[in-house]
Amino acid sequence: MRLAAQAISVAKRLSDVSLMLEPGTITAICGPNGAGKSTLLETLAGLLEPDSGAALLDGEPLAAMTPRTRGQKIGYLPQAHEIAWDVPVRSLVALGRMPHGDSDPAPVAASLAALDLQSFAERRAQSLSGGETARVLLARVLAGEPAWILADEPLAALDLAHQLALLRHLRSAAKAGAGVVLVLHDLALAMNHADRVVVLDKGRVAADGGCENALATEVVERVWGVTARWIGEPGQRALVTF
Ligand SMILES: Nc1ncnc2c1ncn2[C@@H]1O[C@H](COP(=O)(O)OP(=O)(O)OP(=O)(O)O)[C@@H](O)[C@H]1O
Repeated sequence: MRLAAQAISVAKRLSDVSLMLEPGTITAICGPNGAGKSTLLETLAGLLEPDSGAALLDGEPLAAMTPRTRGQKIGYLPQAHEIAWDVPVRSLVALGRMPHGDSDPAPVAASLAALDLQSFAERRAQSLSGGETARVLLARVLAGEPAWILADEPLAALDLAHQLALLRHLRSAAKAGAGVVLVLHDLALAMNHADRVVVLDKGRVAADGGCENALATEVVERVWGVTARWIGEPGQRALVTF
């Protein structure tokens, strides 16, 4: 099931963005503040309709699908981590089953386990810390077992151990055939964990490809205006800035 953005322009926030995203892989979207990363993710989730071009899932425009059909196929985690309902964590995570019209306990339990949330299952959702809240909202996305997982800065509030556990989980989801698209500010996480990086700058694609090329120091300097050098081996790189 391929997800594509075809020559998309969105309200002057994105211009001429064309991407074909492959299932079974992790794609990172990187770029400076205001570059259009969240706008692109919302467009790929079918939540923002482009002024020109189209977002397509297996060739079918997302705009032509019902929200329920879209929700069965695409799980979306927005950047703002807010919980409006003070319900138990397990009930909140079970809302991820809504597009399927069931409350199947197996995927709910699996996603609670994947995010290390079993001991929080009966806690009121609004009593959680920022990082715990972020994990609960991601568990809700995973409970829907979507073919595509689109997450805006899913790692930002997580401690190191939970970041790595989540990345391992997303890698196994990708190995099982899911498409994973993550907005990431941490370029080292993108470099070490993504298969492909799309760099946005001022609403346009500035680089797109394998991590070593798309995040080459020349790109980091041109797009972020920062002089930097990658050290370490592929897969274990760190970015040193000057
Ligand atoms: N609802 C909106 N109305 C008007 N402009 C908007 C709206 N949402 C975002 N923008 C603008 O569109 C541009 C892209 O925003 P977007 O949130 O996609 O950037 P981003 O790359 O995700 O940024 P950040 O790293 O700061 O989260 C920014 O200049 C932003 O100010």
